[in-house]
Amino acid sequence: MTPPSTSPARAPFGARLAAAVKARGPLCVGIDPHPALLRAWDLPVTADGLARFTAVCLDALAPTVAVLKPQSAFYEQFGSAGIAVLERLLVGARQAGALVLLDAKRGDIGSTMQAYAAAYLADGSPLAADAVTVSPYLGFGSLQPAVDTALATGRGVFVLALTSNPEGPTVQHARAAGGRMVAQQIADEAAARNAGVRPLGSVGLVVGATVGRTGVDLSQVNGPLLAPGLGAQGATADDLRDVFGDALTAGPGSVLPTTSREVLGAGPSPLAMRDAALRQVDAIRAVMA
Ligand SMILES: O=c1ccn([C@@H]2O[C@H](COP(=O)(O)O)[C@@H](O)[C@H]2O)c(=O)[nH]1
Repeated sequence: MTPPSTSPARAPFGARLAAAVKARGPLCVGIDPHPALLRAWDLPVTADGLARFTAVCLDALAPTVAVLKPQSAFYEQFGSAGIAVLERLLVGARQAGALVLLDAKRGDIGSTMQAYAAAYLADGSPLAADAVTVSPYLGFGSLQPAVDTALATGRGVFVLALTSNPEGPTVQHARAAGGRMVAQQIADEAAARNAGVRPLGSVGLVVGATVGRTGVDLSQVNGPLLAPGLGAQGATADDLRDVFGDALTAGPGSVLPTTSREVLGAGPSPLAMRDAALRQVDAIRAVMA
């Protein structure tokens, strides 16, 4: 079998994200087809229901928002039929001009990471997205194959740093050898890979909108900071000020707030979903001004 190629067919992800946010606003909408949402939309909890849910999300959001973030788990739970729906989402979003960040949180030893990179970040792969979330729990260096493939193909990675869940600090606030917080080490590793890149590097971090003031210095990252936690997890646009400070005004794409249920819960009316997304964009723009 010929492995997917890694030719640099597009501009770097950081530049494409900055342009998308400038054109469409600073919001990523997560597509998380929870079974409860399928039921609320009067859809069956089957691969067919998943396909219909995804089609409505695409229709409502892909022409409007900068980035869509499908949560891989909700597609994987339907097996190959669910993965086929995810593949179609990737094609549909691209056609409508939205970037796709696949939330798969992959992380493994380097040799296996190479295969994940081929799956999610290489040209020609049916599951290739514009960027993918990755976990640094096996050491930041284990992610290098994903970073290399992303940079070679104009794609990006978002590395978990300060996650939005309440359990995150037990690991992420721990002090590593030398006294730096684990999350600070991750931020510094991302900064090293983004150094000097304009307008924005392609190695992003996940920093929850819920985390408050952690003392982690994000000022040198020079890559996009994905901020989950708005809406269902309790954070509001105002919370972004405490978490990100000056990074909020560092330029388009520097902070990318994301929300899923807050927008999806307005469905199944495409108009209502679009309005919910635009309300979020307005609220976020107000704190970034
Ligand atoms: O730290 C993290 C990293 C990822 N997520 C994911 O984002 C969405 C959040 O959904 P909401 O409905 O807006 O709560 C979900 O897919 C998570 O897996 C996160 O929440 N926190």
